[in-house]
Amino acid sequence: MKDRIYKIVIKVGSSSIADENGINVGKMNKIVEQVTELKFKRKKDIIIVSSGAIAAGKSELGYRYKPYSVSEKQACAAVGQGVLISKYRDLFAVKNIKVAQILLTADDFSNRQRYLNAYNTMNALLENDVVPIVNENDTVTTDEIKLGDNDVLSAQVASLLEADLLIILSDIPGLLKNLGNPKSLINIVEEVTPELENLANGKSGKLGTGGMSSKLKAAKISNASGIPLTILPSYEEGIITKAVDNIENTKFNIGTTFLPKDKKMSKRKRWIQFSLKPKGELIVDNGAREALLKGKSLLAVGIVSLTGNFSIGDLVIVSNKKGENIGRGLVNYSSKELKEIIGKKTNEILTFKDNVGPEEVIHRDNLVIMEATEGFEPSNNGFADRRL
Ligand SMILES: Nc1ncnc2c1ncn2[C@@H]1O[C@H](COP(=O)(O)OP(=O)(O)O)[C@@H](O)[C@H]1O
Ligand SMILES: N[C@@H](CCC(=O)OP(=O)(O)O)C(=O)O
Repeated sequence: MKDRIYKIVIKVGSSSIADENGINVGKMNKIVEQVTELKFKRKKDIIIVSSGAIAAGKSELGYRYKPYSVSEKQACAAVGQGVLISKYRDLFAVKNIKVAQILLTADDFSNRQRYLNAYNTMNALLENDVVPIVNENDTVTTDEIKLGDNDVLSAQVASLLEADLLIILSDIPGLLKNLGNPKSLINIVEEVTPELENLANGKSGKLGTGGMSSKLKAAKISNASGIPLTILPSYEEGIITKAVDNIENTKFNIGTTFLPKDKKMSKRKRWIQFSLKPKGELIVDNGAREALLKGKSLLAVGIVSLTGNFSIGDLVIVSNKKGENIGRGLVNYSSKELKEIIGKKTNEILTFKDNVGPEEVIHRDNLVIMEATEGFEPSNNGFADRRL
């Protein structure tokens, strides 16, 4: 972990800035005050990932219940996002801070060019002393391109920008062993284990979306990216500034801090692992599995079968016959081409398509092996819904 913290991503959950009546300016102002202090007194770069569009739109449109259908949610988000950003703008303007609205979809992370564009734009905003305020572009997202939750989005943004700290503000003291007992708070987590995942009961609060389980998914991403993640109770006065001071002094006594791995994954491998949606699955034999674990590329000879419909450059999952997930990577062949060469030796493939086929089906630089990092989801033999 870095000694000094320069760049902080702060994720604000719906419950931290809104209530039944929409945006709660008092709650939002508490956050604005602390961000101002971090920026001016402690000289930090701050990026906010803020939820609250649906909660704001819901009250504007007079919904008495949590919107249910996708189109209801999208309508609320379309109305509410404007309200949300204008409230932030007004409160930050009083502090002489400019804000920018950034709306992202999963596509912006999976398309390498757009991913790098988002990186450049956000850096340019930081250089201009602007606070970017990011949210998912709910109005246009369908299941296909949905990131799903702002906890995961905040970890993606922190990873993209190589932040030094990710803070998730919520309506709980942190990760609790027993949800009803604030004294059961866990202060430090070194690794997100299945036992820990069992503590997340799957429910979210009245306004929230992802609950604790999506915060644990975010922890896996930030963990692999070498970034500490701290969950804090937004309702406590001055909690963000206090926590940042403490973390800089390696004190982890406020909220729950997930410590990062010493050895972080490379940016490209993080992009492969966390930003792309698998389009297929390759089943490999034991010899191939051994080779992959030793850091070699995947060759056609070790592939037993495949599923899915993918093109060159798409992400596929690599599993063994038992359905165990070995890793994931970018393929050099389409599924149609690959069907013709699986099980074949390299010299047989080189005659394929007039010698144009590359030797590797997945080059090791484009391959992330499960054993090399932790916190991967186990294979469930259905690649389509297996994504972080
Ligand atoms: N083990 C746990 N410890 C703390 N909170 C938990 C746990 N399991 C589930 N939760 C739920 O997670 C909720 C916070 O997530 P969420 O509702 O998505 O809020 P936010 O809008 O802040 O993201 C809490 O209100 C709580 O009900
Ligand atoms: N994009 C949605 C928020 C989705 C979300 O993750 O909400 P939350 O669990 O409150 O952080 C919105 O602005 O309402």
